[in-house]
Amino acid sequence: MAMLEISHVSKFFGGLAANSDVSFSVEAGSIMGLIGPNGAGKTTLFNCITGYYPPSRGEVVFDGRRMNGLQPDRVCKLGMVRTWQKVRPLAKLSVVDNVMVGALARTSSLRKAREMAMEQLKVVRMEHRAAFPAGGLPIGERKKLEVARALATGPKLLLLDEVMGGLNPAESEEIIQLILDIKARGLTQMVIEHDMKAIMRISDRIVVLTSGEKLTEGTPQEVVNNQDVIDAYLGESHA
Ligand SMILES: Nc1ncnc2c1ncn2[C@@H]1O[C@H](COP(=O)(O)OP(=O)(O)OP(=O)(O)O)[C@@H](O)[C@H]1O
Repeated sequence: MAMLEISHVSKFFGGLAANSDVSFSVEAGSIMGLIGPNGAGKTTLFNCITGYYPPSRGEVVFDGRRMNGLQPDRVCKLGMVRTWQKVRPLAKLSVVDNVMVGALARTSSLRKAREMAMEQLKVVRMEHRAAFPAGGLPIGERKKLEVARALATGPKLLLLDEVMGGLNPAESEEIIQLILDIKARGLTQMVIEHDMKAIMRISDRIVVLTSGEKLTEGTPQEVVNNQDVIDAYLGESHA
């Protein structure tokens, strides 16, 4: 069953088509990788899916429900949440308080929100950091905090925007394991990532965007052997 169906989505900024007639679906419980060169429209598509931008054309259907026109907080309550490439935790608040902000999308009880936040800090292996001020965390832990905050909203579909960006190999490996753990818990995920080796390892399928359009879609093996992808994407990143 498709958890997410994107049909003919376009997003225009003035004369620029940041997304142009993009269609694909994401199966429940799977990981869909989203790749493409800088400026290909990946982040814009995440924004169209999660309500930060209304698509100019096309339709986003999540869990059988049309999402066009819904605001991000409503989308989040319905079970779809994204992380941000540039992580900006509430610096003066503790780590657990930051995660509670996510949990408060599900409950108005502070006690319950704290419990839910601690649960997600365990998932990202940061419970020992609960009382630490979020502003003092190194980048690797900021990224995990961002994932914990998103998980605390209780999503069915989690969209991760370059969660490995700026991390060292050991930190990236930890995130890969975390994404696979999240999959094992039954969540559906969409992942934007520039690291091809990582995206190949975690994705069930991959969509490739270039200049706002879908270039191709397939299994990691199909995508990596596709000559158009090699020319448009791998060619650039290995130049
Ligand atoms: N709010 C906006 N207003 C105008 N143009 C925008 C806006 N957001 C994105 N764009 C443009 O849309 C195009 C797609 O940008 P987008 O950030 O979605 O690409 P991306 O694939 O996520 O890139 P990157 O890999 O560098 O993060 C770019 O040309 C960008 O300059």
